[in-house]
Amino acid sequence: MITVNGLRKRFGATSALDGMTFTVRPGQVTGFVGPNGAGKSTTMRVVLDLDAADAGEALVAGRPYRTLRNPLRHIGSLLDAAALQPGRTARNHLLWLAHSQGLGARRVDEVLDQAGLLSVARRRAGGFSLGMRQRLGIAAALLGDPPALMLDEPFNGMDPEGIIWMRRFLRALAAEGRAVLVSSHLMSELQDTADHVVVAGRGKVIADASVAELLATVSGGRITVRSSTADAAVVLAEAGASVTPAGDGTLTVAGLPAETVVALLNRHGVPFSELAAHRATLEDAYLELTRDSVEYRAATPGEVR
Ligand SMILES: Nc1ncnc2c1ncn2[C@@H]1O[C@H](COP(=O)(O)OP(=O)(O)OP(=O)(O)O)[C@@H](O)[C@H]1O
Repeated sequence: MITVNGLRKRFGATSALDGMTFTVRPGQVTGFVGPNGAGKSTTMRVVLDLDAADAGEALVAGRPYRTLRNPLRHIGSLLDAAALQPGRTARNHLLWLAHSQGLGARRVDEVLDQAGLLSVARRRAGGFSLGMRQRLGIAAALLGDPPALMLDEPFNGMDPEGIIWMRRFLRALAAEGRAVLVSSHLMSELQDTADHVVVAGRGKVIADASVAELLATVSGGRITVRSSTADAAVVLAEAGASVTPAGDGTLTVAGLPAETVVALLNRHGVPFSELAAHRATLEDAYLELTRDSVEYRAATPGEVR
């Protein structure tokens, strides 16, 4: 279990953390998302005692990281996949890390296998693609067989096949009972992967909920209607619904139950070819939650701000 409680951290005039508080529970993949500068990396660095917080505490298995005797056995982390000696082979990189923690070569070969790197184990890591470096970083994080894992943007630089592999791998690690924290810019990467999501904005948590809860909140009973005539929007709006054109002849309708929408359209003889409950994606949930927390946003042409 990883717990962060009331973390505050300033870098000069910048407030990087402003009361960051959440818990990463065993047996779950917890997604940690938020716009650039939300404080995700700083939080992870504080957990690993690489940065000191001005206030608050971060605990791994109930203890501050610096008090753990063999930290790799308690928490594995991947913060920067590029941080390795380019001249070392993948296996030697891991042997060096394992040695520093009193772990043997057998464990190194196990994690190389788990991360799908056995065939390139004797190649220099400097020649690895970013995706392969991510795998090597994961292998390193697993060396001590830790009950908690913390991975900063592990999907970065991965090709579609790598992303599928990573999703399955993270799910399997959680299924083994580990607490897995995974940061990402892209909520969509976490769909079908995370059980729980912590959304950060401006140094604090703005949502902390199960994926099912988040999706239910955002779906909010909306209905998608596809109709070839403009009458559908008129009829439904007159009945008190809020109607938003979603392009391609579809309307997003809120404020009326699906049965009423069907009855109204039938009564007015308005043809429709599709009517479905609107299924929000994690990306929708994320955009709605972070609308006010984005530090830098490009203006959309024609948008009035
Ligand atoms: N060493 C540092 N010196 C000065 N400012 C920093 C430092 N590290 C982080 N910051 C600032 O703290 C804020 C939080 O940064 P952080 O990297 O934790 O955010 P993040 O959510 O990980 O963002 P990203 O998704 O871009 O990686 C940002 O405004 C950043 O510029």
